[in-house]
Amino acid sequence: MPQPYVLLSAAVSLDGYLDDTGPGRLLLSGPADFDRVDEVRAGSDAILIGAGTLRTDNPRLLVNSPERRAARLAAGLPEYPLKVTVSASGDLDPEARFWHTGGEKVVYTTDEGAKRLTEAGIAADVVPLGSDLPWPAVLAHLGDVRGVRRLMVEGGGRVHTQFLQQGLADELQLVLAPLLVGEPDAPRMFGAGAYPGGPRSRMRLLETRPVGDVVLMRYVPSVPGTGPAVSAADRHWLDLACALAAECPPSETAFSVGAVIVAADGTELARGHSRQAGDPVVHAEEAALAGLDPADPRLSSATVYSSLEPCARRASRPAPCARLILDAGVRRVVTAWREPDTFVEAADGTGVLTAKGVDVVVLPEYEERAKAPNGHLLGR
Ligand SMILES: NC(=O)C1=CN([C@@H]2O[C@H](COP(=O)(O)OP(=O)(O)OC[C@H]3O[C@@H](n4cnc5c(N)ncnc54)[C@H](OP(=O)(O)O)[C@@H]3O)[C@@H](O)[C@H]2O)C=CC1
Ligand SMILES: Nc1c(N[C@@H]2O[C@H](COP(=O)(O)O)[C@@H](O)[C@H]2O)[nH]c(=O)[nH]c1=O
Repeated sequence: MPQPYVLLSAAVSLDGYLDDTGPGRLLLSGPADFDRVDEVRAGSDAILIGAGTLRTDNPRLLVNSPERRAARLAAGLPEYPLKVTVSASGDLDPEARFWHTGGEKVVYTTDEGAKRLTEAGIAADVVPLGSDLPWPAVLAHLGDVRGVRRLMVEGGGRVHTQFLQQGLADELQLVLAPLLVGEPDAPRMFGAGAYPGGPRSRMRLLETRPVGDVVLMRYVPSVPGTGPAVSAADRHWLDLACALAAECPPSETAFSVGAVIVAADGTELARGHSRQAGDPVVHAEEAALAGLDPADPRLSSATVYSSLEPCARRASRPAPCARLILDAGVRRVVTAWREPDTFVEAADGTGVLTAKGVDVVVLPEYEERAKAPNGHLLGR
């Protein structure tokens, strides 16, 4: 099963705080924004919070709108998304509202934490994951065992920080509220530590939207994974490559393919698609590489995203794309779809690249999207 799409959601003050130090939680969102959050919840399979937020806020984490709950039921979904929390210590109050409202609940914990939670009689599925709690194991369990496709993470700061630092967040929905907390001990949105690509890396802005007196900002991470390790940004860039494939002029004799080249800091260097700019035979990777200076020092640490694996042989031009990629010094390729024998036999561009030590990562969950503009060539 593919990993869930991870959406981080939070409201933050102008000075970067999630809450104040006083009793009770600070409402940073206004009524219109809480309604927007309710809509995002209703569109999620699961909502996750850290144990710190559970202890401090004592939240219910419900879908409050009866219409949205009815729509979920009509769509064959449970009335409420699964509620998820994470606690290494297992030090959670069995009387907290989290356990006694809404639908199903699951708590990921350590072996020690599981003993404590079971003894306390916690009303939830308690899942021990060993001596510590690696997030990839939590996400894999949510995807494989719980069938979660879309996970909304509603804090707090320590949980958000780990998701971003580990390259596991697909999207950040951050609301900026027009107030100042001014308390140095109040919880901050993001903690210290290394973030992918370092401070010079910029996320990609998807949207800004005023919601009452707050502003919603939607960002996606941009920094590619390293070697065979996949980051959430890899999925976004491959998704863009697939979108570019859909823009190709149609052909009966060649595939429609999209490609993007991204530097190690997440900067988009070039993009291309098949038959770009009226060239009837140009390939996507070839078109993208042609837009760059071959001596560009960023190429050696860049990633090429291509909806179809780079070609190993071709009739129309002397050098296949796998060769062009090797010549450019690129060491990492992410693709959605291994090339079928439709136009050339044994079109194993992946083999050509890996034989020279290039990491080729295939993300099969994008295969259908890569094939979509090529249905007429695949007998569909
Ligand atoms: N404005 C907003 O939108 C939001 C604000 N908030 C605010 O944030 C504050 C809480 O944030 P914060 O204190 O950072 O707490 P978190 O909610 O991030 O929870 C941290 C706790 O989660 C558990 N945990 C986190 N990561 C791991 C891991 N990798 N392995 C095991 N356990 C883990 C630990 O629990 P344990 O200690 O049990 O081991 C840890 O103490 C509150 O003041 C709340 O009001 C929260 C959400 C949204
Ligand atoms: N304070 C704050 C948020 N806090 C989040 O909302 C949770 C409580 O939800 P509920 O159980 O429905 O009351 C809380 O635990 C935390 O995750 N969210 C936001 O969008 N904006 C805000 O200003």
